[in-house]
Formats: sequence, C-alpha cells, structure tokens
Amino acid sequence: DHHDVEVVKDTKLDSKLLLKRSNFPPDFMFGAASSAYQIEGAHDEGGRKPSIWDTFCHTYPEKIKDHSNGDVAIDSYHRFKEDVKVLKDMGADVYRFSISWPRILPDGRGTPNPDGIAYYNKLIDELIANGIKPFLTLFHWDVPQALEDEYGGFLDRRIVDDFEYYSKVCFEAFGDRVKHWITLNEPSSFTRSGYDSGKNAPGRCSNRAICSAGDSATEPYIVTHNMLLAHARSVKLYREKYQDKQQGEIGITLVTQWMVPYSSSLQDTQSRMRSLDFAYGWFIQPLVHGDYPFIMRAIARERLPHFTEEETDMLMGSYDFIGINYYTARYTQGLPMPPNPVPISYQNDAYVNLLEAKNGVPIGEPTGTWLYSYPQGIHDLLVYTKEYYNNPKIYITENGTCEVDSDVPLDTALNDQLRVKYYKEHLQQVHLAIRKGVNVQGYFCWSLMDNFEWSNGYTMRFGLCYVNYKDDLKRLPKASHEWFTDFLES
Ligand SMILES: OC[C@@H]1[C@@H](O)[C@H](O)[C@@H](O)c2nnnn21
Repeated sequence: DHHDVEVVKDTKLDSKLLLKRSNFPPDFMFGAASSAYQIEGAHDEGGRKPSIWDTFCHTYPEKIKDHSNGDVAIDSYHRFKEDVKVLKDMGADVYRFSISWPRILPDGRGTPNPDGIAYYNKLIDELIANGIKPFLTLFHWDVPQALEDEYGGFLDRRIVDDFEYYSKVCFEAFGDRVKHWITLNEPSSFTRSGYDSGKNAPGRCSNRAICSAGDSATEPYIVTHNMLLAHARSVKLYREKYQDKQQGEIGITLVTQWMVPYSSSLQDTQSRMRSLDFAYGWFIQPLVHGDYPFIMRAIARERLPHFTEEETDMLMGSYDFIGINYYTARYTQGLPMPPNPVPISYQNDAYVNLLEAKNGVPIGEPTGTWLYSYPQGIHDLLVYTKEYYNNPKIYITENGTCEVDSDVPLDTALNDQLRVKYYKEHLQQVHLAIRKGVNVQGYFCWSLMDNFEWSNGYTMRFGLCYVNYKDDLKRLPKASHEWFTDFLES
C-alpha cells in the first residue's frame, strides 16, 4: 500500500544519502594505492638494478601499447613529498605503496642497498609526519632480474628462501613504523599474464608467435605454488620474529572479476563457480581451507602441485586480513569438456568463455578498455568471500576506473565525471556489504595519480590526479579528487 511504497522509496533514496564518510565505521580507513614500478622512475638511480619489468619493456617495447616503460614513470622517487601532500590535502587515512625488491636488494639477495632503505624510510616518515598510515606491499610484480637470470624467478622453489630474506630485511628496516604488510599483490595476475598469456613480464607462454619460451599448461601452476609458499614463509617469519614486538598485521592482496552466468543454464551457472575457483579460489582456497579447489584438482590433475602436510599447516590461516582488488565483471558461458582433454593452458583448463556483453548489451558502463563498471560485483564478491571463506577481515586494496588517454583539452580530461560516478556507486555497494556483516575495514582508490599501466603504458589513466606527461609530469587534481576530498570530510 502507499506506506510500503514510501518505505521502499525512502530506503532507495536513503542509500544515496547514506554515502557519507561518517556513515562508515569510525575506524574504517580510506586512502589510495600505487606500486613501485608504476610510479617511482629513477630506474637506475640510488643503487637500484633492473627488475623483470625493466627488462621486459626494454627488450620488447612493442609489447607495451605506447612502447613506453617505467624508467621515469611519474618520478615519484624524487616527488614523493608532493604525492604525500596530495594525500594529506585529500584527507586520506592511509596510503598503500609497494617496495621495489631490486631497489632494496639490487642482486635479489645479499647486502641491503642503503640508498634504497633510505628512500623508503623518507617516504614512510613523510607519511607518518602527515598523519597517514603506510600500507606496504612487498611484491608488486617486480622480480629482481638477477634472480630471474640465476634460476627463473618464481618458476623455481629457491625464490621462497630469497623472498623470505627480502621480507626479513623490510620487517627489520621499516617494521617499527609500518603496521600493515601485504606480501604479494595479485599473484593470479602475475601468474596469468606472465606465464599463461605472456602479455606481461616475464612474457612466457606456449604460443611461440608471442613468447620465445614457456608452457602455459604447466608453468602457471608451478609459479602460483611457489608464490603461495613464499607468501606463507614471509607470514611465518613475521609472526614468529616480529609481530609480538612490532604489533602489526600481515596479509595478501587477491583479485578477481565478478562472474555472472550468461544464462540460467546448468552449463553457465556451473561455469560461474568454476571461473571463480580458477581465478580466486586458486589462492583463497589454500589460504583458508588448505588446498586448491577440487575442480582444479579434477581438471589440472598431475599439473597441479601438492602441498606437504607441513606446507598446508604453514599456509592455512596465513593472513590477518585478505586484501581484495575489484574492478569489473564478466558473463560466464560454460564450454563442453572433451572426454580426453589435451592440456593447452591454464585459461583453457577453466572451460569457460568470459564475455563482456550479452545480446549486444555490455555487462556494465564501458570505458573503452577491459573495464566495465559493474558496482554490484564488489558487493557480491564481498558477500561471497564472507560466506565461503570464513568471514575474514577485508581491505579493498584497489578499486577504480580509467579513461583512455586522448588529446581532449585539459579541462575536459580533468572533468572525470565517470570516475566520480564509479566511486559513488561502488562505495554504496561496499556500504551495503558492511551492513550485511562483511568485515570490510578499509578502502583504497586505484590510483592516487595516473601512472604506468603495465602493457597499456600511459594510455590508460586511473588517477584521482591527472599527470601531465607533456608538461613536466605536473600533477593536477581531477573532479574525482575534489569529490573524494569532500566525501572524506562528510
Ligand atoms: O589495471 C589497473 C590496476 C593496476 O595498475 C595495478 O598495478 C594492479 O594491481 C591491478 N589489478 N587490477 N587492476 N589493476
């Protein structure tokens, strides 16, 4: 009756009004995220030696859309004080950034580089002096080239010891002031793009037209196994040697697109779960329940490594929080599985078509890139994680959208109303998930500034701030930066 309609209307209206910072839990942390190779530059300064991304961009410039690289990036190595001021003026509580492993340990191991330690100490001290808590990612894809040369990086079990030592150096150097640690950023993206499709460093895959070496049917599973073990050893070290004294927390950042069945057919609904298991369960299932998803064991069989009992004990529960990166969604269409499947690739093992549109209608608001805005997906992924994976403490360690770089006038480029809309709609969905009991305690925009977008170079802009690549990398706030500043005061 009339009253009910009013209630429904008010509730709907309410969700719009609710979007105030003060309607999030009082200790909920808001901020922005970045990563070393994408922002620092100074690729051969201060003792830093190449990572696999330096090598990848210099060796295969044609694999980067604009043939660019991170040699200079947005020069945050020299401008970090300016970056911190942008965060401070915005009212950010936290800033997530990553440490460049080959800046701390130029040869991947051995004596720490004092200039590298000094740089991150200056950045951490600048953040704390401005009342901003640092969230540190130890690994955001930049494997030291020295370790890639010596034993193939994450393809070899030896990297577990080297990653543990690198973690130790960072816990020792920064742990007195850094209370939030993330071991790995998106191991699935690193594995899939580096060893299955080959489109990112180190550029390995089965297709010899794209990659000079690699095996998409086996290497993704080996690399992921070593990444999970490296993560678990780093957490074990922190808990045994540093956590009591330093009182910090440690976790991992995972990512998945949200998956929506293309139709209500059994084949498509099953393919939705299979896609989530292959993309997300590959990591969160071992971390929470101690082994890979059953469907992966059933399909990948002998190509999927096993954990020893000791490794399972070390892995299960090896997180104080789960970081979740969310951007977009896909429709899933199940593919028939042949009676005697021939191993081709990790991607093929999932027997799914991921589709960006249905009957010509995109799954979400398009951006001209792989990213379609599907706000409900962040809510669904959060509720799914709560229900299937023991209701962990969660930080949204990345969420954001992009525009394709173009020659539009500067004031047009700065008026990023699509990003304002994206943040409003996704924050509303995060708030709804919190109201449903999901234990989300922080949210990081990707990204603070436009920066080097991996194989898309500088052609995709994700920043709350515009970086003028044609005018000394000047930082200019976009409309979304203004909106977020107002939101953080609301
Ligand atoms: O593509 C935009 C961003 C990258 O810039 C980040 O480095 C990466 O962690 C990520 N994962 N998903 N989306 N992203």
